[in-house]
Amino acid sequence: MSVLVTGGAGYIGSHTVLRLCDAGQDVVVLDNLTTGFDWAVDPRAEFVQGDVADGALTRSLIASHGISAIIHFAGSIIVPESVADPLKYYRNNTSASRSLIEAAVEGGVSHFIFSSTAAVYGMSGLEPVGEDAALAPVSPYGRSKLMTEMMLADVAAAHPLTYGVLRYFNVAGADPRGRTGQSTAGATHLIKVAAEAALGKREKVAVFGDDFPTPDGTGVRDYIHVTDLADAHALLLEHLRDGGASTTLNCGYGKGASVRQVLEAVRRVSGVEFTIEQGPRRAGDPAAIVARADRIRETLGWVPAHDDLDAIIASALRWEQHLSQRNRHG
Ligand SMILES: NC(=O)c1ccc[n+]([C@@H]2O[C@H](COP(=O)([O-])OP(=O)(O)OC[C@H]3O[C@@H](n4cnc5c(N)ncnc54)[C@H](O)[C@@H]3O)[C@@H](O)[C@H]2O)c1
Ligand SMILES: O=c1ccn([C@@H]2O[C@H](COP(=O)(O)OP(=O)(O)O[C@H]3O[C@H](CO)[C@@H](O)[C@H](O)[C@H]3O)[C@@H](O)[C@H]2O)c(=O)[nH]1
Repeated sequence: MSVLVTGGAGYIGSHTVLRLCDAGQDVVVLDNLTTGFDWAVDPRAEFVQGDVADGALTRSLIASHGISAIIHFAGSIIVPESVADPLKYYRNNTSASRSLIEAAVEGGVSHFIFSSTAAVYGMSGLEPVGEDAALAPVSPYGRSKLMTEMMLADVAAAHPLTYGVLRYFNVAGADPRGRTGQSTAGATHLIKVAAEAALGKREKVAVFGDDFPTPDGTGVRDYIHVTDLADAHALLLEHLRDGGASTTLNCGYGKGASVRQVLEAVRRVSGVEFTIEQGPRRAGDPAAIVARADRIRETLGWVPAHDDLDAIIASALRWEQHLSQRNRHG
């Protein structure tokens, strides 16, 4: 009944590993530490440093640890980078996932949970987007993830494996108990960037575009607290283990916040008037993307506990302070 968590040393993976270990599960983490940190892995889990594309390694881990389920977070995650270097994304998100899915099938793994993204929807607009909406990703990142979704559906139709695809909207915040958080060096995510500015680690924050068809002209996103997202993974695993059908679920709260609103909230919560500068649009950015979020509640009984932008920001700021202290003390 062990669970293999790929990318468990990363931001969302490390929160989910905590959640699984808190529930007493046996967890094996596989991570190559390109963007993750070994110290972020809960010591109750076993950590293996390696690449998900290494079929010999994943086959041997599945066999030696009796892996019955895989939660696959490992991947490359930056939308504009995928526009500049698409082959990196097709290699690390699509091709590496293919290799892992093959090892799962060969090893008789029963359940597979995959980290997908709201970016599969493309230009959905301000109306909340449901799971059955047209899939038209506008970035190589979104396409690299959609291809993996399609592979999983085909594989599950041909082999005895059930899967869950979770399409995350914009993930932010940190473990309320301060055990882990977003630690990525050179992060590009808005709330992380703004938290760094509030703590004086950056001089300013640029607003990427103010001419989008949104109420204040800046990009609108549906920000979800990482701890609620970790809960969704635990519930989905339970659903699949209880014989539940394969499913694809949006992970968001169903409401949007604009870049301006987020930056104002970070200023208010931190009490720091960091500099905000207007800049041009960034490549690959849709104007708005907000989840229709009823299916996940109905399927999993998921009830978010942290659905509040100020609380998300406060936890991100607390983690950013923790990182500063950590760096000061080596
Ligand atoms: N952060 C978000 O807002 C967001 C939104 C939608 C989807 N996602 C998806 O969630 C997943 C996790 O994202 P995150 O924000 O935690 O990013 P992250 O960069 O913190 O975590 C990714 C982890 O995967 C590891 N990794 C990358 N390639 C690997 C490989 N080939 N083999 C082994 N390990 C590898 C990295 O070292 C890192 O620890 C990704 O698949 C991402 O696409 C994230
Ligand atoms: O310094 C910054 C950083 C971001 N933004 C804007 O803020 C919004 C959010 O951007 P960001 O935090 O970089 O997230 P996204 O580009 O929306 O992508 C995230 O959210 C997607 C789901 O919606 C995931 O698939 C991706 O992995 C994840 O990086 C966008 O409008 C950006 O243009 C700025 O204006 N300035």
